Amino acid sequence: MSVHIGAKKEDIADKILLPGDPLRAKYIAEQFLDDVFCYNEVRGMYGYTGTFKGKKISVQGTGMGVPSISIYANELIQSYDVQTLIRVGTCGALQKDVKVRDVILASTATTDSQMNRMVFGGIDFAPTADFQLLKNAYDTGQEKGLNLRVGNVFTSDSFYRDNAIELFELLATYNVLAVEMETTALYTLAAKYDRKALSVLTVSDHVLTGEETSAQERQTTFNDMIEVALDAAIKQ
Ligand SMILES: O=P(O)(O)O[C@H]1O[C@H](CO)[C@@H](O)[C@H]1O
Ligand SMILES: O=c1cc[nH]c(=O)[nH]1
Repeated sequence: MSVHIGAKKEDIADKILLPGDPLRAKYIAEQFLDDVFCYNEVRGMYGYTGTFKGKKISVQGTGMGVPSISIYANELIQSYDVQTLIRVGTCGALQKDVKVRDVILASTATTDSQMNRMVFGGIDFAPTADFQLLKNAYDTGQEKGLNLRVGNVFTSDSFYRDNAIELFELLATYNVLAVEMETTALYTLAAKYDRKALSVLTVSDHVLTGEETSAQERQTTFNDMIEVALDAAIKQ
């Protein structure tokens, strides 16, 4: 057991999917995995282990934001020795040609989080995805005929902010594709502990145009993202 995860060490696979929403973890476990059991209910942050195409894999909710995913990633790495961590999240598009329902592979993450500044002092560390995982996910997306985008995302400490449009337009100028709230922390911790990490993100809304997906459309697109992430994980 760790502080926030009530599992035995052998209960968690060395490959894990990390949705922000614990109910997305439940959905993934029930819809995509075989021989599933729930290993964590602490704080309602569900965690499950099962098999996908015969390979053992886990899925764990992380909550929202850098502090929350940092707790789960730290414990999964240090207490459970997880090697491959793939975030399966939602994001808001910042570019006109990034559409709702698109799936984004985050190659890196820009951030306003103070976490890395506290660690690195005056240096701005550049968090990056694991190349092989990114390639696996991209290849899977191509095979499925998906409109995958690869690039920089903005990991924000705020979902609501006063100067949102000005900041988002500036970031869009610098070719940042989308905004979400966790990737920089996941990639930085993976670098620290020599683990493999990737964020696969579904565009749930467009922050500049206000376009949104319907509940049914989100479900279908989530399935594309989940299949890409599961296939990338087991190709490792
Ligand atoms: O859908 P998830 O994975 O939670 O990701 C996005 O949704 C939450 C905000 O609504 C933030 O966690 C953001 O990163
Ligand atoms: O606009 C959005 C959508 C999803 N997640 C975010 O953090 N922002």
